[in-house]
Amino acid sequence: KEVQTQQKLANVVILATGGTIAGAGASAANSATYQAAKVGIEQLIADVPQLSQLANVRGEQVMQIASESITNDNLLQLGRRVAELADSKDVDGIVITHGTDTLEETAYFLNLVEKTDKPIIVVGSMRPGTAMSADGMLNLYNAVAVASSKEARGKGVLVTMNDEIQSGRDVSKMINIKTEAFKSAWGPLGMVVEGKSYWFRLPAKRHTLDSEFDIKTIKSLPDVEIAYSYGNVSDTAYKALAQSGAKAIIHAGTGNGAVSSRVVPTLQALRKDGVQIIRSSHVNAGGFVLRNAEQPDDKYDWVVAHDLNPQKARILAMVALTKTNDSKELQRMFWEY
Ligand SMILES: NC(=O)C[C@H](N)C(=O)O
Repeated sequence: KEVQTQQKLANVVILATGGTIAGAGASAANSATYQAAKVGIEQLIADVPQLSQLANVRGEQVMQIASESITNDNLLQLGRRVAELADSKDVDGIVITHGTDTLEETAYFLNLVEKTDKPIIVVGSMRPGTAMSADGMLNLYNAVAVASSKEARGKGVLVTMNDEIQSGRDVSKMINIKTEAFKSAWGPLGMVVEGKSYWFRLPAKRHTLDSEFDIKTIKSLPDVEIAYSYGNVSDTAYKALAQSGAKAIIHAGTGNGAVSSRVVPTLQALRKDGVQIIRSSHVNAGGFVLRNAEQPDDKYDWVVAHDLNPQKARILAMVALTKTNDSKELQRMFWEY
């Protein structure tokens, strides 16, 4: 009977990359003071024995780093491993444990480039496993629950934090000290409670199987940088980034992605030199940048990031630039993804 139950369970691979979910502090009272990326995947799995009731779980340590230090090479390495596993007949779902600082970037990247309808869940925690009320165990349990469910197929890359199922495209780390850190301007897709998922809505943007991007054809990612805007901003950062070789600059603008009058001439000149200028907004609860609102994008040949925050706009710009350097094509991609 036990053998029969085992066969019915989905096969889920957990790819571990580090972060606070693998963090350790000096005492149980250290919820914010600790070292990230210390605990290995075998220990993380052993800490949640209930995982074996959800799926046949095995782990792989892909890297062991705090996510603020993730590089484009790390993204490509992880993306390629995810694709190999997704192609494997004996893998039904993939979970990626990840630091929360750049979790939204990795989740969006995978959402764009993985050609599979198998569930891919990115998960982290806000407190290390050594802390009182650590959130990593439940977040991981929920991730494996969603990864092993048939209903999660074809919904793009997902994030399970704080009992919510979020779209990897929309979700963002909104606060750094609470366990309810991850929010989306457009709301979660569902909830996961006691190992069961409850769905309420679907992603509308192109992703995974419906995406024109494929990790298998991406050799490297171009240099795309972000410049932050504020009162009294100068053009120093924009010029320096272009000089260091940025193919595109994400303008992390105020409000509607507005550009200071001191910066406009520099961005016009950089565009003439071939640098793509992409206007986004750094407002906290979710930006919404429209073409020719605030600035004449048609005239200047700039692109708008629409609702993508600056760090997500960087991800899409890098992936898009592997296919085209045509600003109209880039704008199409920013509407569709
Ligand atoms: N909560 C966390 O995971 C934060 C950590 N700095 C990381 O991103 O790896």
